[in-house]
Amino acid sequence: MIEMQNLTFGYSGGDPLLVDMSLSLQPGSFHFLTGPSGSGKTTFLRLCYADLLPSSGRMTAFGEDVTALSRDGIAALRRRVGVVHQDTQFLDHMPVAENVALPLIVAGEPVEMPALGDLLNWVQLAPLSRSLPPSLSGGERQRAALARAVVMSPDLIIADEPTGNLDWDMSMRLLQLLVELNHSGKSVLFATHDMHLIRAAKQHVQARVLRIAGKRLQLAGADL
Ligand SMILES: Nc1ncnc2c1ncn2[C@@H]1O[C@H](COP(=O)(O)OP(=O)(O)OP(=O)(O)O)[C@@H](O)[C@H]1O
Repeated sequence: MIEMQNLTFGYSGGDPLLVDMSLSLQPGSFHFLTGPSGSGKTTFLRLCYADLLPSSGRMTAFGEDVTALSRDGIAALRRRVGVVHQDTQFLDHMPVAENVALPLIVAGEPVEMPALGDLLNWVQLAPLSRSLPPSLSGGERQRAALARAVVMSPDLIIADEPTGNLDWDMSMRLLQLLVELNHSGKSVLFATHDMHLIRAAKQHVQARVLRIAGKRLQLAGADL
């Protein structure tokens, strides 16, 4: 679904931050993305959903060359990729349920109440569906962000350090939700520093580990 060949990226004409990256992200796969702080994980994820475009090299997303996408093409791509951002942002004056449904509302699609209720149940936020985002805990915010990321039924879910501020139990709960999504056929790309989490995940899902080191993307061996 995402194919990169010899991709290089640098911010606004500066020195390349990421060089010569090649990757084939298959449907139904689960990848962790790791690497030191500042190595370019968020940048790499932004390239994957065409929020940034490569400086050179070739990249296709769902068979389309990302550098040739029209505005509508980019919008269509974004609908197929659900993103959980590092810093979850919500509209604080809107209840959780409306925040989760927002991508549907923005896209002019109907909000089916039973489906939205099921989604909130799945992330165990149904009792808080009328609460306002500032009253949520860190784990509840991340679960709401995950629900919002999957409300459009994307094929690929990208999560950027979603467990960064969570304790172990809450991290495992979020991981379990991503594993369930993967078992239902979705591809998952999950950036994290947490090697304990990666080790724990490997008992539940067949995951590969991508690592950014020295500006390059490596597919790590099975010993991680
Ligand atoms: N919009 C931008 N313009 C210029 N430089 C940027 C921009 N965004 C990020 N950078 C720089 O690119 C480098 C990589 O940043 P990025 O956020 O991708 O790393 P990261 O691996 O996700 O880091 P962390 O683990 O700390 O979140 C950093 O040096 C950062 O300062």
